[in-house]
Amino acid sequence: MGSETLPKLPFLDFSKIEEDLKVPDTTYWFKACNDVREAFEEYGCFIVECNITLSSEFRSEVFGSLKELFDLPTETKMKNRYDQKPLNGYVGQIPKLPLHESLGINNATSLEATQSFTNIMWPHGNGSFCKTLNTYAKVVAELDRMVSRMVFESYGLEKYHDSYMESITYLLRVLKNRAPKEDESNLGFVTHTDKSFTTILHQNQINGLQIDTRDSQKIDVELSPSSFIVIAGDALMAWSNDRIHSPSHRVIINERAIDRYSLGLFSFSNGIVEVPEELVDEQRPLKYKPFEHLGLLRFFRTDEGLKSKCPIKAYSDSIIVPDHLQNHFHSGSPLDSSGSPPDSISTWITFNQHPRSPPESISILITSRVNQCSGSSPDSFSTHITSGSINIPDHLRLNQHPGSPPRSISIWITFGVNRQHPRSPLDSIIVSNHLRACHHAYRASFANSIWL
Ligand SMILES: O=C(O)CCC(=O)C(=O)O
Ligand SMILES: [Fe+2]
Repeated sequence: MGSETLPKLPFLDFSKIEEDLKVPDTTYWFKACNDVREAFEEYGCFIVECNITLSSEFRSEVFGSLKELFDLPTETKMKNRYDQKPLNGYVGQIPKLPLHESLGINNATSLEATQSFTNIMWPHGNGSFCKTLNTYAKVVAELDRMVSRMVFESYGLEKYHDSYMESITYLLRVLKNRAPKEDESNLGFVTHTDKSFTTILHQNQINGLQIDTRDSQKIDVELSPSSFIVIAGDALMAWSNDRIHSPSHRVIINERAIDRYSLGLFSFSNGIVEVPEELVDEQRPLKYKPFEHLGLLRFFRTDEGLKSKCPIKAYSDSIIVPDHLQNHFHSGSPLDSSGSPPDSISTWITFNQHPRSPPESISILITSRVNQCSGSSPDSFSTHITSGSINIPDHLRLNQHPGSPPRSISIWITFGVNRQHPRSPLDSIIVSNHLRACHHAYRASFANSIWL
């Protein structure tokens, strides 16, 4: 019987690059850009060795801090929550996943944010934990900045990299998989794809991560103490218009004596993710409508999101723009009698109030693919987004009218048309209820009313 050899994950060595980071125009840099792109397109990940200073003393401090954190009482760890950002806080005590626990430090590259996480865990303070984790996040974020720059450059899209970086916030998730007991299952973390742009993982000496190849073979990841694995998330796959693969992965713990600790630095955009026009052509038509990155997390928590095989596709496909609005843009703006396009467009949005949590306010975000218009620059992007928050009047809120409660609310919204780009297609109107991020899917589907 011929035994087929398993494919190996790409291994990239960036140690020669670091000194050149500020002037990344060496031959070595170009080769590395190409290697990163090839690895992301073929495997959706790669192992990287680099010079970033994770001395063995610093690694011991990091993993010592993690042990200290996970040794806290469960009630304390459960205080780790970010109500407006689903999937960012404590995960654990799941009967089907008894080995797993994790916590998240949102915006971990900021000292203040790491400090406020630390203060929740240790009300009397824990300066060394805060400093160690914040330093770790900043160091690894530098690696992420370099990787994302390589991706943008390899597609010839470096002009968009600065604005991309401005939109990024890092979530540092710290994970523990305790060693399984004799009779326990060894599943550490279920199969999933990441919802981030990129994820950079590091671990103590215990392996366990398994990555699926495009043809569903499983590769066991072995990391040396100084290496990381960089994984492409769903948002990067969407941004690349499906060139880059976002691989499924899971954690299986075979080590029965030592607990496994790992850290994942996840990059998330604070705004809208959209495919650059340069990555769309006749052979590869647009596969994803622009979407709100945070909205993807909220969608993922809905029944529809949980059931769907590819949540990112389902989420992007569910963004519907009403035809009568679309026409204003696609076929060229209708001109008024003076020959200039209209300054504003209005429409009704109708939504149902969730019976248990009627919203106090909703926010509305209107996006238009300005990057697809000739002459537009990435900087002009934000000027084409109209957003606003609307308070729901008390007398219309569901629980204010126990007698005959209005179940749905309609709002007449008016938004401006940018005169410089009157023909840019309108992509989406995203209606969301940021205060109650966990309840429902919030895309505005104008064919039906939506639930908030
Ligand atoms: O612990 C690991 O190595 C992987 C964790 C992971 O995949 C995740 O948190 O998304
Ligand atoms: Fe993951």
